[in-house]
Amino acid sequence: MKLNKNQRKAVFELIGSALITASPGTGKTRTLVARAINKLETLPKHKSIALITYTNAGADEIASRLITEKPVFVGTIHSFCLEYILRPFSWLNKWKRPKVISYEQQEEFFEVNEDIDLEGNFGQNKFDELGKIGKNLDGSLNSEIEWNHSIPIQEVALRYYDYQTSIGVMDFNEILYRSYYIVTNNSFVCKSLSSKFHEILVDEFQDTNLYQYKILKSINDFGTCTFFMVGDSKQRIFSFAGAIKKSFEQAKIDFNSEQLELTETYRSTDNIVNTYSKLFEDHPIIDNKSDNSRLDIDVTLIQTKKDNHLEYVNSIVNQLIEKENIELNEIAVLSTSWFSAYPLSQSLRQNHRIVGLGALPHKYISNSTTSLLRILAKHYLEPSIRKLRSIKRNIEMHLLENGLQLSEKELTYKTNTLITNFLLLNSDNNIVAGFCEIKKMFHSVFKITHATFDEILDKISTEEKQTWTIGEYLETLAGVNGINCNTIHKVKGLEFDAVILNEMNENKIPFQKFLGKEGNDWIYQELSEEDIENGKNLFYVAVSRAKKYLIILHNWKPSMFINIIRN
Ligand SMILES: Nc1ncnc2c1ncn2[C@@H]1O[C@H](COP(=O)(O)OP(=O)(O)OP(=O)(O)O)[C@@H](O)[C@H]1O
Repeated sequence: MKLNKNQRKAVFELIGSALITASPGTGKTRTLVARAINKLETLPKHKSIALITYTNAGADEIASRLITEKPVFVGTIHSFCLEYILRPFSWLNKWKRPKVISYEQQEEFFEVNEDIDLEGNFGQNKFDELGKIGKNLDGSLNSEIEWNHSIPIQEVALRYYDYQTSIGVMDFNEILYRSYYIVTNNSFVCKSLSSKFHEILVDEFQDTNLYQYKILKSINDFGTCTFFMVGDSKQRIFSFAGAIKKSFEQAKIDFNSEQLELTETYRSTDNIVNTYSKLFEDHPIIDNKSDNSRLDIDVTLIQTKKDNHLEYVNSIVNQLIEKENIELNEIAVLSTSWFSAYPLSQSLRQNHRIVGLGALPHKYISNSTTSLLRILAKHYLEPSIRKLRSIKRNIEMHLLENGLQLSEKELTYKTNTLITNFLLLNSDNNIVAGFCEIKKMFHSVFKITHATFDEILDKISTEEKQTWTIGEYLETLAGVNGINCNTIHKVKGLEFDAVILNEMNENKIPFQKFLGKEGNDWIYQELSEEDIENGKNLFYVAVSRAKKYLIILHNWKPSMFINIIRN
């Protein structure tokens, strides 16, 4: 793997804990993977390393780059906590074996609580909204979260926790809270983790939340394990999910870590780099080493009208494909929220293959079953040894979430059976027939019924896309060969030849809560400095995904950030 001077220094020369801070496209993830490979090559006996990513997709991407027989954990902080803290140590508090709330159980929560009309209030975003329910360090419910609904978060949270207790499951917040509780009350747990891991590497460190931070710090305080944390504080976009401010400043002291800045970027044209640099007065000067740097393509700012907006985006997409020869999977159309992204994805999918939000007949089913299905789909379309590790990791997560326990031998057997059967699917089969086959396959391997498949089948048979073949469905699910129409949050860490930013309007970025109408005036909540900072970070992430073409659209008054980059 090619590395520049500072990347090499980060990989080979920093001995203790390290913080790698850098702007977009400077190779943070590449450096993290190189460091992991290097650590694995020189791994002391009986030690392991852990690579903590922000999303399951990030974990799959990294796991597929690490081909090794050595002991390594790659996954989100939630999987890490389940595997190394909750599963082995829940007994300390007489807690039952951890079981994660499933999609079906969350759906059921909405059904049994229909009196507070969660669906009506939250629309398709309801699962994200539930994810905002968190706890303070003392275990009390956190009601300070940005919550744009008429029902108080406290009320929904209490019902949600009661519901979880009644069926003996926990959500992602509770996984972190309970893990925090265990590590802070039992120093021997921290000692055992610290001696197990030679190094813990953390990607996207800017979005670390308080519990995650405290868990890692507790491990750090009790042993010799080192930490390698990479991120960019300007790309902190999950503050609504508890990402803490100043995590880098704090970690420098708490983890006694050396800080190194990567200054060479490899992604975008000079025009794009200059555009995102303008957003921050204190933006570091970066040395653009990208092959695209000298491409003379202007960043485009366009105002469309509400009634021709969808048509306009379609015409830009057609132009990029037909005139500029950009491949479908090198195009991203990004919005600030699901509400903006969804109508656009429905419009674009009339003419093109779309991946990402809203592309599938079932719009929003996200759990370990669909994650496993997604990685199997990727392997089906492009089988490779590199994906086997990810598939195994997903199966482990799947078993963990479903409260099943298997020996290593059984796990290997089940992994092989599932993969072999999956590769035999006939891609020309109709989607419903294909799905029934997959459902049967999962049942025979795991011996449990997956309600997710019934849910998906139900959605498929009522939606217009029932004419798809299973092959087309798997391509869309795997996110290949399609335009990525998504929210900005979902494409964190990715890059595309062409990026179209949709509805970069005042009120949308930074987001301003709508309070109501007074006469002809629409009244919005005033913006705090924090709202502006969050919006700016989101805009920065969006703009910096583009390699060659950047088209920024607004169909109302422009966002304040458009005015900044225009000047
Ligand atoms: N030393 C290098 N030589 C050539 N290309 C590089 C080098 N380092 C990184 N790249 C390329 O630069 C691009 C960005 O790398 P990567 O995704 O690791 O950056 P990042 O800093 O994690 O980005 P972001 O902040 O957006 O998450 C990738 O296409 C990667 O292959």
